[in-house]
Amino acid sequence: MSNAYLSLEQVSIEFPTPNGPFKALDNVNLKIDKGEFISLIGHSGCGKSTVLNIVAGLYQATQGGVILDGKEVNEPGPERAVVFQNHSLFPWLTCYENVRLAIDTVFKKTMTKQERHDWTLHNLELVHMNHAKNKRPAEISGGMKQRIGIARALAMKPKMLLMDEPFGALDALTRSHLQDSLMEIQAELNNTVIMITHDVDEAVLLSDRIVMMTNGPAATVGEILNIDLERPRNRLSLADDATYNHYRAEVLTFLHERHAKPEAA
Ligand SMILES: Nc1ncnc2c1ncn2[C@@H]1O[C@H](COP(=O)(O)OP(=O)(O)OP(=O)(O)O)[C@@H](O)[C@H]1O
Repeated sequence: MSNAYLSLEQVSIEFPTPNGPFKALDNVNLKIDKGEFISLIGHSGCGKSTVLNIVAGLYQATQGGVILDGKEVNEPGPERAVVFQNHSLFPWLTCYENVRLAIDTVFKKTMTKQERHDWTLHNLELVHMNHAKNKRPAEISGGMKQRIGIARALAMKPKMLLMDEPFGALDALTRSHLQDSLMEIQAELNNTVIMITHDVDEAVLLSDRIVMMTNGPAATVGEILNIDLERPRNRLSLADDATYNHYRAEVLTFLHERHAKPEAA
């Protein structure tokens, strides 16, 4: 057995459809070390969310499986926190209550009430959202909602943070602020992360490795690119950095030449 922290082993999945089974993923193999930040990139519909849903335990692989920290993943669990593109906060709860609810669910037996309160405030602080703790989701911006979603996920102290295009719905400026915050948080907490993105710059800026997927059906891991750039990373200085631009070009070439969508080729 492998000793990677997270291991996807020969994962394939078929979905039943009216026209017969549809094989979305075929023989996906991926090993991730503790503390690694991995981006999944690939054309729309190739199967990125399906990979994430299998790791989250929301989908069961038809063949193969997922092992996290020595245990097989068969169902969802708080040790794998998911952040979606469309923030899934409870609209009737305040920001504080949204984070607190997750903490109460996970740590009811192991933390006192005071500790859970302090931990809620700590996580709101981490994403710079203490000022809005008493506001409800409808009263804050999309970027702020995403910050609360991230705080809620981190507050559960998950083994894996799974992010499905977490900044996809945000404007470019808000997006870059959140990317910088995520890098700061990452430097402090060293989470193990899988993030789906369509944004090549985001993938290169944030990742230790970029996993590039082939087109579906029967998609799989095409190539994996190691991003050997020192941290902390600064977007402005990297804009002129030859290595950064080389990585960027590698991903673009994979997506638009080696694995161009048939209709775009
Ligand atoms: N529950 C399901 N039932 C049937 N087919 C599905 C199901 N979930 C996903 N698929 C199919 O599997 C393929 C992969 O879908 P998936 O959502 O994982 O792609 P993706 O790479 O995340 O796409 P996007 O970038 O557009 O979000 C698609 O062809 C999709 O139609």
